[in-house]
Amino acid sequence: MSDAYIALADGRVLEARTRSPGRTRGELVFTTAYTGYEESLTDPSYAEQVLTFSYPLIGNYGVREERFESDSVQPRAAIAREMTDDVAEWLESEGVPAIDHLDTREIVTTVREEGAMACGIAAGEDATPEDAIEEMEACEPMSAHVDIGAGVSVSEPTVHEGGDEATIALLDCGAKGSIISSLTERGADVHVLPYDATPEDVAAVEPDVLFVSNGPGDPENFVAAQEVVDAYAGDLPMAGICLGQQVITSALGGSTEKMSFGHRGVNQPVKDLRTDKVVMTTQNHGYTVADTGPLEVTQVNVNDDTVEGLDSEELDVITRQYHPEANPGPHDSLGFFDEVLELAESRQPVAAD
Ligand SMILES: NC(=O)CC[C@H](N)C(=O)O
Repeated sequence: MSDAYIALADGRVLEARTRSPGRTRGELVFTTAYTGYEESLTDPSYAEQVLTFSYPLIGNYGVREERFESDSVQPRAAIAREMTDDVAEWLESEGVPAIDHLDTREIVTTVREEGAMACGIAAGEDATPEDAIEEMEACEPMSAHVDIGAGVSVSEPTVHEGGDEATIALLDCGAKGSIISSLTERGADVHVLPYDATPEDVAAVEPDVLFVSNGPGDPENFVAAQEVVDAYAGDLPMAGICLGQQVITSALGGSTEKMSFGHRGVNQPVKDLRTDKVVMTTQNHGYTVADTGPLEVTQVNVNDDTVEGLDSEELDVITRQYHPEANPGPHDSLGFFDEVLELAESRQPVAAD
């Protein structure tokens, strides 16, 4: 029995089964990851999006908090061909609508051909197709969420102790927990700062490295983070992952652009141009670097040639578009965090300009 509806911006309304009731809207995206549903559903980079799993069965190994990347479910809703009770109950307890028993291939091929699009969901006993359409029509584009960082960042500085190998100031634009633990496991103290921290807040930490995290939405809306990068360019080594790469590039004079449907999955091939080696990577992004500014491209996506890694020896910057922390995903690129620790060596903290 259909008691749920999803309205797509192209005019279609699909019927489905309610797994967690409610009405919501967001940018419709898909991930091709066949594992790691707990990590994806708690990845803050999915804020304001509706996540479709292309893999047909979601939830077959339960739900365990140890695998969460943040302390709440982040997408506005979840869609699967078949979702287990464990996942459905978890999403319902978090108040996040979920639907299954629909043709997720149709959603994936639609998004692949027409691009990420607005959608509306109405699920539960009294839900109607009109409710879903109303939600979809009220859905704003990602770029309209100008303060999206506020909902996913810490509100006060927080310290994660790892040791005296390095002191890292991490601008939390919606950081995945395993990015922080990948740094503490290597002996770094990580000072997690709010997404709107000032250059003075960063100076107070006396960091060896400034790290800009992943995060949701349009990187051009992370104005404060760009100002911090601008203030320390050339004075403090910098690293970034995903939104972090985008924010650093824009702040240094480059630019970003929205992709059609982005990269979301755990088997994106990335080639290192210095070694000619290809590794498999985990990805979750809808924007990409368009103009690299002063940074040199070190890695590219084998499928579509988009920028995957940037570097500047002069400015002491290394960034990745993909997710080296690999939760979920292949561990091929964990070495990125060793490179971040190397950046910290022999650096002395400096004051803000
Ligand atoms: N995982 C991320 O940091 C995503 C970055 C950005 N929000 C994008 O979609 O491109």
